[in-house]
Amino acid sequence: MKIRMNKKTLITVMIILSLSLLVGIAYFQFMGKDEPVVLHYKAFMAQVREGKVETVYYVDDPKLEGRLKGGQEFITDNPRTEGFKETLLMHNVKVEENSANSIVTNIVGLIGLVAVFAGMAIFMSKQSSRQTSMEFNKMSSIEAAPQGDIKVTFASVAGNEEAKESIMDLVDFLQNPEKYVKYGARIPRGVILYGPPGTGKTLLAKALAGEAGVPFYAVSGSDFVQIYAGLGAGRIRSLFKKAREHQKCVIFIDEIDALGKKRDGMNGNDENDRTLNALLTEMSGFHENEGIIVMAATNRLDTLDEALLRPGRFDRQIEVGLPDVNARHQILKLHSSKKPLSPGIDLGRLAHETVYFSGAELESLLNEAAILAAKQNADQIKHEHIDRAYYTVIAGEEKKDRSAISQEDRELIAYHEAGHALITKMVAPENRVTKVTIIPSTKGAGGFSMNIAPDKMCRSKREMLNQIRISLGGRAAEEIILGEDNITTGASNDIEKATSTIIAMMKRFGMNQSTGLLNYDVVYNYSNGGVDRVMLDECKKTMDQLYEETKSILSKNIHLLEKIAQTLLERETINEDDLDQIIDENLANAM
Ligand SMILES: Nc1ncnc2c1ncn2[C@@H]1O[C@H](COP(=O)(O)OP(=O)(O)OP(=O)(O)O)[C@@H](O)[C@H]1O
Ligand SMILES: [Zn+2]
Repeated sequence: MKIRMNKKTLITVMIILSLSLLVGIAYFQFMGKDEPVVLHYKAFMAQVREGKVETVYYVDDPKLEGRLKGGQEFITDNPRTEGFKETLLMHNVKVEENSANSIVTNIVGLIGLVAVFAGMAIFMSKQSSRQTSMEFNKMSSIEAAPQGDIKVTFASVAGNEEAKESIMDLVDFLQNPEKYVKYGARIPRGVILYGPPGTGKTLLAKALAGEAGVPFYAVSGSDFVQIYAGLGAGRIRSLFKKAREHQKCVIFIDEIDALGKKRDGMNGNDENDRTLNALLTEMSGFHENEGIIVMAATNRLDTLDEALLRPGRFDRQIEVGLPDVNARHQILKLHSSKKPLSPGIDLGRLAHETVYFSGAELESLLNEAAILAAKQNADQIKHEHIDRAYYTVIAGEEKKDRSAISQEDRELIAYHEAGHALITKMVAPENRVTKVTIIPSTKGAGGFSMNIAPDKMCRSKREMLNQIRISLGGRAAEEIILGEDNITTGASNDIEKATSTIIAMMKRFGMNQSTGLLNYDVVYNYSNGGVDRVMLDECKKTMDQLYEETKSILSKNIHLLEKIAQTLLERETINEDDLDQIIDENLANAM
């Protein structure tokens, strides 16, 4: 029998055949293997250590892809640390640098898909083609739908008092922008929350929307990092367009560093720049009284492009630090309120035992404990569950030095910070010491003592000398308590600050008799050096003298130094009132 086909049917059959082929290829590209699983970085590192990771496609993107030994593909966060590749290699992981797999095959797959879609659009009837194009649109603009009705309020955030206070102001801005406009005040547009992971930055942003009763749009900087040119900028524009439809709202951009990394020319990425520029343009395009606040979060403020931090952009920066013992207690209380805890569990004590835990880790501690209790069908969450959960949380941690901070180091830091604080109170009572803490700051210092000099146009010589004494207070306390041989590197920043002050006093301000009323930058310009030695000797002499004075002040008040340090070890953070109280009580006792 002869099959008769006319031209039209032939073309149709050909098209169907080639389409099925393309669909087939696309199918194997995307579905043939399992969907990649998203591994959290901690879980990923655990797999590496256990030798379960076969290959990692090493790229300079925020996300990394790879394959486990069983063939399962995964995606994880790229730490972009220096020794990362070596760590992988040491654990017998195959590291492929060009990521031929991920990018090229994705492009091939994508072209295939686009061809399929295009073919289908031509081929198929009108209504089905409309549907495909809808799918297509969805693919290219995955932006945040507003999360209406945010239930998170400040009551859901424990600790973080300072951050909460700053954000409280913003609630009023959002609720009554007219009020501020009436006074000609510029409403803040952008706020950056910065601090270690898991300290509640997302939570605080949600609380702002929740308290103000406005919609909350959340996106992540890493969502914008992609290979399709121009899409990132487009997404930003449509995000803001949508946001503007509401009179007031909060836009939250997590991991802003993925977009707004410092541009150093070397590893500039046009696509990122375009997205970042779109963001900056949108932000400067707000009207004064538009009640839109853009909040962004980052773990590292210092890696951000300065363009982001200029006035009118993200000009408010709020630190969200690790919780101190009090805050930890509150966070534990909050997250255990709906869990059947055995009455034998003392959360106050647990707070003491969880130094350097973030809020997220505390939450996970209680959650792990609850899971263990449930597995055993125990009637309550008991000590042994918490104990075991404690090790799960700690062991799951990357080895940060934090859990390794010894009691010895804590004591050292406590005396060092107590030294700064006490000297401030003794020599410059007009300064405010708002906070003294032995919790490490995000900038890598062991602890810090916040010391704010009154705001003045000009500084006197006495004030500058006092500032140097305050800087030297940390090292002086170390030497008095531990002896000269046990002083540490912890004072390096302090010494740097003291040195630049003293040099400025001589070089620019004419505040030293021997070096006189000369500006030494000008002198050096004319004389090609030659006076260095005099300057150096004079600096050293003054510094030595100030250091001796500082030590003598601390030695005379050593009982106060002890008391402040002990209180710090106990409470980790003290504020000005606590400090004043300690000093008043002990001075009274001494009399
Ligand atoms: N101060 C806190 N009070 C109560 N819960 C907290 C606090 N900090 C963190 N948590 C808990 O940890 C979880 C994670 O916090 P969140 O996502 O806000 O941290 P983050 O700072 O945004 O972290 P990342 O930098 O990793 O994005 C919260 O959902 C909450 O359960
Ligand atoms: Zn110091």
